[in-house]
Amino acid sequence: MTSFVPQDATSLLPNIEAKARQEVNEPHSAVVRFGADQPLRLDAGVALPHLQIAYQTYGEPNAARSNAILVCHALTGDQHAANPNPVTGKPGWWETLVGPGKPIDTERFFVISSNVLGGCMGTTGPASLNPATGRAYGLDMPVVTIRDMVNAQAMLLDHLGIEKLLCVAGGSMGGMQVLQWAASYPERVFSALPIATGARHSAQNIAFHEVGRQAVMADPDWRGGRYLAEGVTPHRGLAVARMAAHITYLSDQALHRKFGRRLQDRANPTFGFDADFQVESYLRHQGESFVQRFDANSYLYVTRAMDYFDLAEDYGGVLANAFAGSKTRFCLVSFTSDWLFPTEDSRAIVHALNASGASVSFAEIVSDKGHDAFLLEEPELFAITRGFLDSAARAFGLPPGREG
Ligand SMILES: CC(=O)SCCNC(=O)CCNC(=O)[C@H](O)C(C)(C)COP(=O)(O)OP(=O)(O)OC[C@H]1O[C@@H](n2cnc3c(N)ncnc32)[C@H](O)[C@@H]1OP(=O)(O)O
Ligand SMILES: N[C@@H](CCO)C(=O)O
Repeated sequence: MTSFVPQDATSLLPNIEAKARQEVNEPHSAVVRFGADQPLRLDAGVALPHLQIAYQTYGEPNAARSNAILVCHALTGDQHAANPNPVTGKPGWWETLVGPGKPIDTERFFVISSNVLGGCMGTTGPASLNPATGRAYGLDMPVVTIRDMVNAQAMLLDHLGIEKLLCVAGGSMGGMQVLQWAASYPERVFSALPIATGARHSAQNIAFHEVGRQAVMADPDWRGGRYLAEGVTPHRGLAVARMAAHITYLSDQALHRKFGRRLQDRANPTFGFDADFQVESYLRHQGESFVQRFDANSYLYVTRAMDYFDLAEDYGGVLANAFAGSKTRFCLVSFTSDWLFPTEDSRAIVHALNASGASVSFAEIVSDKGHDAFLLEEPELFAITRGFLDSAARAFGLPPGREG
């Protein structure tokens, strides 16, 4: 297992790089590099001759390497699913679900988590060094798609000697990757757990992303995407983008429950434009903390990848065709208060899977936490995940788990 080294980025992400360097001795952290002899062909019609993928693993592969689960992160996640994030110091994004004895039990399963193509935590993205110019790619990085991300992950699995995944799981953009895996590599996916996701990005969701991108690009420090070379960062635009996006990850009920109309550290309104309301202060905090961990150009690329996702389009406009003949076992999960990927989106996938004759179960979880409920304490999600994986593992020939 190689040690983690930061990506070949230039100076944009000093915070991220410095923290990543502290991680050199972290077990199960690694990068793999693919050279010009293994180019990644992209949907944009070009090939990436050099590709780096940063990943984490948890647990150990069994002798047959048949206990592997790939977990796919959402928009701004990274490989640190179940270990403290070296940049933020916060728990991994799925520590609720992944770990010893947890629903994705690392005492039983070998769990792989990688930073997506286009990301900024070690996998090749717009802040990476462009070997053709010796400078960061910036907007010279080809636009990437969910399928490109999945194809890069397939190269990682080949590198790790994993022929077939017991399961691929993820929420939101991670769920799109799950669906793409099942469509592109049905023979490599024994079971699939797409959560809070859809088979295509809706017009409303594209619209939200466009607002965020415009906020980034309107920041004078964005400099046409060349801010790295010019030694500045478009923090203000990126923070506004995150503030707007963050609202969509929650729900009206959740914001009401958390903040209502309460004022922030004051008894009366100021009759000015300071953060009078707690919810304003909260959003500002979310924006400010986000820019400490994320690259603005990466934000453009990953949002674009989600926008372009329309699985049916690649299969003659019929979603069921994407899963024709599939032997993969699916379990879909949605949340009642998710207005980014409402339950109808999951139902449409269930209908397509039924039409294609695939094995599918579906659960709609009652929650007021909104879209990002999949990242939070949701006992029903934990129970569904545990039960689905246990049944898949048995069917795949693995010995029973500790409760089996
Ligand atoms: C699948 C993936 O890959 S995801 C990877 C990306 N990670 C994320 O998106 C996680 C970031 N997102 C979040 O944290 C989302 O808010 C959620 C919905 C997932 C988490 O929700 P919760 O755990 O309930 O956290 P909550 O929304 O209350 O936010 C807590 C933060 O707000 C801050 N906060 C709360 N109230 C206020 C306030 N009035 N003023 C300022 N800050 C406030 C807290 O101090 C805390 O800050 P910290 O995170 O820096 O410690
Ligand atoms: N909050 C998620 C996006 C929506 O699930 C993230 O930042 O990755």
